[in-house]
Amino acid sequence: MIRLVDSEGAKKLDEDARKLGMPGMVLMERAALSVAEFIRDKLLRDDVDKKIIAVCGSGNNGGDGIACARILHEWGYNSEVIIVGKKEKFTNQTKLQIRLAKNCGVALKISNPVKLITEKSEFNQAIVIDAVFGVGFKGKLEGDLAKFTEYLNMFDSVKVAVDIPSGVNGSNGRVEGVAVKCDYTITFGVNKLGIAVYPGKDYAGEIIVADIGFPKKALDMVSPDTFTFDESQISYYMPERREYSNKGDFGKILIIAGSEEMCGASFLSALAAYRTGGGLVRLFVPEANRQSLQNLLPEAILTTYEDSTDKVISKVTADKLEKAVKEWAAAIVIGPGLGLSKRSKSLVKKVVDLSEVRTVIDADGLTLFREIVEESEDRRLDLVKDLKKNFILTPHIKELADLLYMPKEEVKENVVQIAKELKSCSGEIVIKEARTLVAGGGKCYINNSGNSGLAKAGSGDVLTGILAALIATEKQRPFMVTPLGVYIHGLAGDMLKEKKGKYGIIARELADEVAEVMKRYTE
Ligand SMILES: NC(=O)C1=CN([C@@H]2O[C@H](COP(=O)(O)OP(=O)(O)OC[C@H]3O[C@@H](n4cnc5c(N)ncnc54)[C@H](OP(=O)(O)O)[C@@H]3O)[C@@H](O)[C@H]2O)[C@@H](O)CC1
Ligand SMILES: [K+]
Repeated sequence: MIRLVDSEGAKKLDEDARKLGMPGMVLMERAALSVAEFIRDKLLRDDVDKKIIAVCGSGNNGGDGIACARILHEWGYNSEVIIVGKKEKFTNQTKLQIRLAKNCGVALKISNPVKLITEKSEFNQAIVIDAVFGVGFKGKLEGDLAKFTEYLNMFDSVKVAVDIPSGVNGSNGRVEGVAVKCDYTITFGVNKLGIAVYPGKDYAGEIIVADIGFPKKALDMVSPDTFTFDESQISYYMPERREYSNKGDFGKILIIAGSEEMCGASFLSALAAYRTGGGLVRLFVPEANRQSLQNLLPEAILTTYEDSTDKVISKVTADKLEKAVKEWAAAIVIGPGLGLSKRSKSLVKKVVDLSEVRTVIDADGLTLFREIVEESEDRRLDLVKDLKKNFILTPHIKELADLLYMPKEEVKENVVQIAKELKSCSGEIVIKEARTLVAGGGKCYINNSGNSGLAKAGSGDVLTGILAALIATEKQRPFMVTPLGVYIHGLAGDMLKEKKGKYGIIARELADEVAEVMKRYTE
């Protein structure tokens, strides 16, 4: 697990470190040193003539930038400092850094940002250290600083952000005005939430988390409820597959999906479940889908029904479904391609009422689930209150907006905050976005894999199959299953992008690629 902090968390970390006796200046010096070392080793090497311009604000982020320029100067590099922050806002540490830099002979000037534009300085040839704002930034970059930032972004000079790119909100990744578009971000101690999600992530470039000597005791106090993980950690969370096992040990997965017009959804979900390691998949589908599914995936067991779409399911169908849900399944998927018919609604209702195993509710299943709750005695769905512990909802933004009775734009704008609020729900919500989030069980996970090639028909169906197979096979660490599934889905997309490019990814191949992910990270 890689923990993520918001701006308040970063400030608390600072306070906790100070309470333990760690002087702020020591942390600042180490922060600056980590940026200077990165620039020296990665960007400069022996190039002592290359111009390095640290653009600094009044706060401690600016102090870091000044110290970094001083360290590079002391090593013999060609660095200078331009302070664009207001004098009256200089922090004590920043004042000390200014004094020290001047005494060490660093070229340092305090300038009006707009004046810099008219001066046509050497930004184009330089390495720019962006130390205007860090986690103390709130709201929007405006006025002269906004104009200057736009000007800076026009140059293709290499830009290195100190802690976070200036103009990005460290807590939610929002850029309300402009922000510095960086190539690298050296962030301190713990990765920041604001650069784990878009659009902030786009401004950060490559992110390096530098150890600047925060005491372990202070780091341990950083809230562990918001996290991500990366490729180096997923082997640890992968389910075990003992040699002396049979197909029943790897879980029986029941997929209730598809309709007469759409049999692909159930196929993709089932294929992904098998590619993830699921032992046995039963598809509960309309009789009309039988022939196609038998040809597409003979490995699946089929249970079919012949009820018409305009009526609730017959007793025969209801009994078959009850048996499969209560006596057979270790994990259930319901919803993909199901359609919004009366028949589908009665299928969803039956599953919602009866299921006691973990159940992934997706796509049409979510719309019908909402209608079912609306028609129930509670009338209005309160996700936090009403979600059964074993339910995993997988909405995209529009579906989540419908579930929460909120405008879509509002949900999109505030998705990180909403995920944090939903973390107290007893089931789990997978919010499918450019950076998918998982909220539930007191935790909020932000996914770090995947690319825009996954925004394609059938991609969500594949995710349901991956999740169901992991649920059915993993008994050791159930709380990590959903984040792991989301990560695997994105990683399969990333590996497929290498082969096909992000335009050409199709869901069938994505499901197949999951096998490659499982192979690579379990052997
Ligand atoms: N955490 C740690 O342990 C360590 C932290 N360190 C470093 O400290 C950084 C945090 O420093 P910080 O708290 O001084 O805040 P910072 O980001 O410099 O900005 C504050 C200034 O911005 C201003 N301002 C805000 N919004 C604005 C707007 N929209 N438009 C215009 N102005 C705006 C604000 O003005 P005010 O709101 O006060 O009016 C104030 O002047 C952190 O990111 C890291 O780099 C390291 O040294 C190592 C240890
Ligand atoms: K910055």
